[in-house]
Amino acid sequence: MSALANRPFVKMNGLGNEILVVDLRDGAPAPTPDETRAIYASGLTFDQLMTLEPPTGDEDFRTRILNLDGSESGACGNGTRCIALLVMQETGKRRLEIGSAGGTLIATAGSAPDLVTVDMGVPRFDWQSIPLAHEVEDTRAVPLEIGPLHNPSVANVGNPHAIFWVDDVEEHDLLTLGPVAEFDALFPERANISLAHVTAPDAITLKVWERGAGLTRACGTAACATAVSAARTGRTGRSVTVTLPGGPLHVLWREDGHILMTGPAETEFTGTFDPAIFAGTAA
Ligand SMILES: N[C@@H](CCC[C@H](N)C(=O)O)C(=O)O
Repeated sequence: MSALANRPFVKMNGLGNEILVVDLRDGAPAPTPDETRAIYASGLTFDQLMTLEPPTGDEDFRTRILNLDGSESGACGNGTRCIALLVMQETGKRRLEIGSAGGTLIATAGSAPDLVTVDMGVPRFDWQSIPLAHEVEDTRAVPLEIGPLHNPSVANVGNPHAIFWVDDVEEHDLLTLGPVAEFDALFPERANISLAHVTAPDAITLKVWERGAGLTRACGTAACATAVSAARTGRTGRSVTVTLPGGPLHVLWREDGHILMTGPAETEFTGTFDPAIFAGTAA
């Protein structure tokens, strides 16, 4: 029987980005790709499933990020705020160090009870780190055309992002263009695809097609990748409000290179996994 059978979960969201949290700090095994897809197929839907796992060093705990298609990511901004808020509420701590595949993330309680700031680390822009399939001259505008979209900026903020600059995020059909770009041969590990409209030197409107999850109400890492790419290309300053379908996130790209993302997180409901979900899955 799956170790997840009868295990409690917490359903949360960060600006409508749906996060299912599973506490595995007792050392229980993480969901397999098959189990992750089975949970989603059961009707308990989410964009990402995030685990709480035992720390390996000085960190408070570790996390693993699983997209709804079972693939794993190195970073999830909205989900990190969710799990941080959950553990802050449990422990009373106002600062947490969270180990992840993309590095250690520092989460700090914000000025309102639902607000969390996460230090998302330092972005990478070299083509090998995105990663891209081959060298390009300038990662601020790479030679790629997807229908009417062209020359995206690319960045890695723990996961790969391509940002297409547009005049109106509603003008293009991201549902059709997103998966074509996600699977383009330029991106050997696929990519999260954004449409970004810079509306002021400190404001961006953003719509995101997420790798492994599709269209979401918000993507924290896309907001970070877009903000740093906008600043890097002279479109904005280093402090911006990024407005997604689910609401606004504040992103500050500090002079020392670190990205600070601030936004809300909320708990929706709790439950336990029905063992029937896992019948026939490879545990
Ligand atoms: N929703 C997330 C990003 C989740 C991971 C992404 N889909 C990937 O595969 O890299 C966020 O808020 O950052």
